[in-house]
Amino acid sequence: MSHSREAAGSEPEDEPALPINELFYSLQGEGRLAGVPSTFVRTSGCNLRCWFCDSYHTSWEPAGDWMGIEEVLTKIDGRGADHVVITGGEPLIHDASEVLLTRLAERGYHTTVETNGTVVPDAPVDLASVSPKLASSTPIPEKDPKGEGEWAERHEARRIDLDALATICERYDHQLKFVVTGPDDMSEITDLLTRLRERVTVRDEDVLLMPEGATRERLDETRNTVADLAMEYGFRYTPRLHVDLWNDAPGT
Ligand SMILES: C[S@@+](CC[C@H](N)C(=O)[O-])C[C@H]1O[C@@H](n2cnc3c(N)ncnc32)[C@H](O)[C@@H]1O
Ligand SMILES: Nc1nc2[nH]cc(C(=O)O)c2c(=O)[nH]1
Ligand code: SF4
Ligand SMILES: [Mg+2]
Repeated sequence: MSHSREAAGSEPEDEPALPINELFYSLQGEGRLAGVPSTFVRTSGCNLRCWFCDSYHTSWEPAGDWMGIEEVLTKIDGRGADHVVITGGEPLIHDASEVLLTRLAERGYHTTVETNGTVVPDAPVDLASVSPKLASSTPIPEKDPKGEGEWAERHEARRIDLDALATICERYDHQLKFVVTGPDDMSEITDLLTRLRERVTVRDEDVLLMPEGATRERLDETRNTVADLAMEYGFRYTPRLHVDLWNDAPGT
């Protein structure tokens, strides 16, 4: 697989494996299931580079260790939660995420996949938690956390794949969770929904506005504006409970 450089050690050849950045137990902080105790599996590596990415060590500087699927399952079983959240980075760039999802379904877990919506999974998923990336996420030179905008063009070209989004919404119970930086993001959201709704049903209650902010300090600046926008447009607001509770601590 082409992502082996993104994790320490080498990819095992004898069983499906994932580059794991962290595996932890927390409360689901975002979306329809906010507040539900869940085990999180965070894979490393992403096909996008949002300037605001709150998981820098899965995207801008991917880090993690390869772990066989059996070992991941053992760790998940050990946590004792019914709900499992597969996230990243972008978990669906790894074929082994599909193996993990299949095995989790066989064991009776409820699975949520946190995805940017550019890759269609071929596996059982209970909730596709899709966060399509808006123009305001693009790492232009002034916002690039690492370089001087080297990723802007690739990010811009990849961030919306309407076919992939429509297929995910058609196949899976879904929520569309937009990261909102301010009122200027809204026309892009409504335009995207118009195009998507020509192909598939997306209910307003499954459209969520989430304030941009990896820290409490930043959320203090964004959350009320985003709450007002949710009321104005009739979409749902989602908090970032984990940031309210634990700020930007790893493993939360
Ligand atoms: C780190 S991403 C991993 C999953 C996938 N790559 C994606 O973007 O959906 C997990 C969630 O955090 C959101 N996110 C990342 N950085 C954020 C920030 N600074 N403020 C608000 N949400 C953020 C993403 O939009 C996504 O919903
Ligand atoms: N508590 C908590 N809830 C989350 N929901 C989605 C997360 C993610 O990073 O995908 C996340 C996370 O990182 N922590
Ligand atoms: S798509 Fe997700 S993981 Fe990738 S850079 Fe954006 S927020 Fe981070
Ligand atoms: Mg997170």
